[in-house]
Amino acid sequence: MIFCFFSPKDFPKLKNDAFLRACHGQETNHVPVWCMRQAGRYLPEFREFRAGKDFFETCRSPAACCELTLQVPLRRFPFDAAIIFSDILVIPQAMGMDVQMVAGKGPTFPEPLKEPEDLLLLQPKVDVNKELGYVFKAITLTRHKLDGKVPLIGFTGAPWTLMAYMIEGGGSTTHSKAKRWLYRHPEASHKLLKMLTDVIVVYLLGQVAAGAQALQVFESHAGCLGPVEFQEFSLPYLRDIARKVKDQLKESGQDVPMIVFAKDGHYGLEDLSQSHYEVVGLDWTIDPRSARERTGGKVSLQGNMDPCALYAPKERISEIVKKMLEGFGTRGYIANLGHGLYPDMDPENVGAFVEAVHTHSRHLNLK
Ligand SMILES: Cc1c2[nH]c(c1CCC(=O)O)Cc1[nH]c(c(CCC(=O)O)c1C)Cc1[nH]c(c(CCC(=O)O)c1C)Cc1[nH]c(c(C)c1CCC(=O)O)C2
Repeated sequence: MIFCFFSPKDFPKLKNDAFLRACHGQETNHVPVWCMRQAGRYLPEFREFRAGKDFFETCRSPAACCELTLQVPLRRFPFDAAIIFSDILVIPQAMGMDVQMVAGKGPTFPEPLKEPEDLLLLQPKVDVNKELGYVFKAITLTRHKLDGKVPLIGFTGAPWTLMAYMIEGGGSTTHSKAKRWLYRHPEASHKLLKMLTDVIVVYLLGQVAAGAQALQVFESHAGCLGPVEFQEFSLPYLRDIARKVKDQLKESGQDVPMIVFAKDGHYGLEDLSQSHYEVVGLDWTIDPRSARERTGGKVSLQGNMDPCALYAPKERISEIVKKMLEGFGTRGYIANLGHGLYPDMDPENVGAFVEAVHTHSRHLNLK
């Protein structure tokens, strides 16, 4: 097995640090850009590689994860960062739950959590190295194979988003089963959120030890909470994760930027900008200038073109990108979409998006 020959040290020197500099609010020649779900089904080479293979089997193969991660920034587009191919639902699996990826349906838990007693079925002490060591191996291998071209981002789902999946048993429009817990079983909800937080902290630290150069926390289901529930059931755990990870990293003299992306959590923007994350990711419902005002220069911002704008002709994409860059400014900014790419998107238009970010931002920087 190839990855056995790679250890998490002596990594190749980083050649393009624009993404890391932007995370820290430092000047860059161009605005760095990457896309959520950049390794994905919109690419023919991705579909070909994934064909006939089980999704989570693929996630458990470091060589496969490495290949899928590298397909994008190394071979297709001049992205300024790579994100490791994996999934947020590997954590519920590590805690003892069965999760399958069902074609046409998405992630499915055959036995979701129903009542607070079901928490007893979860592993009380997760051995993260044993259960998720395959992700760490994938990160180490990929960081070596990237050869310093761009930095490698590790990631996790946030506690509320994972809790929602574990109770809903899959995707949902209302999240009413999971929200029922918040209103009916607040104590059990906090217990589960705390269990998840503990695993997530160890998991993120393991990713850094394996070679991740930045970390993104996905609170994809922030939008179904209101401001009050967000304050109680999401924000404290997001803060806890950043603080604990940073405290540990500081002890070993490491500085790894963290990004929080709370989709549709516009009501929480001020709070998120004061939650120990260097970068706040934004979905497309937030106006760039107002996001800058509301976050008061405390953080870098990432986002937020409507993914559907990629259905527009290339010239229109270029105009939309120019406006977005003018709104955010070129400093302390990482261009991205407001959520992941969809499978029917044209790779050529993704290329046009990347090129527009690089070209327009270089121009704006010369002004
Ligand atoms: C909610 C969530 C999941 N997974 C993830 C999130 C958070 C981000 C978000 O809000 O979208 C995170 C994720 N999933 C994947 C990545 C890899 C890195 C990247 O962004 O390129 C990342 C960062 C690969 C993947 N994860 C998945 C795919 C597509 C399935 C495949 O490759 O067969 C990929 C590339 C599957 C997945 N996994 C999940 C869903 C909803 C789906 C789509 C199901 C469907 O549309 O059928 C859970």
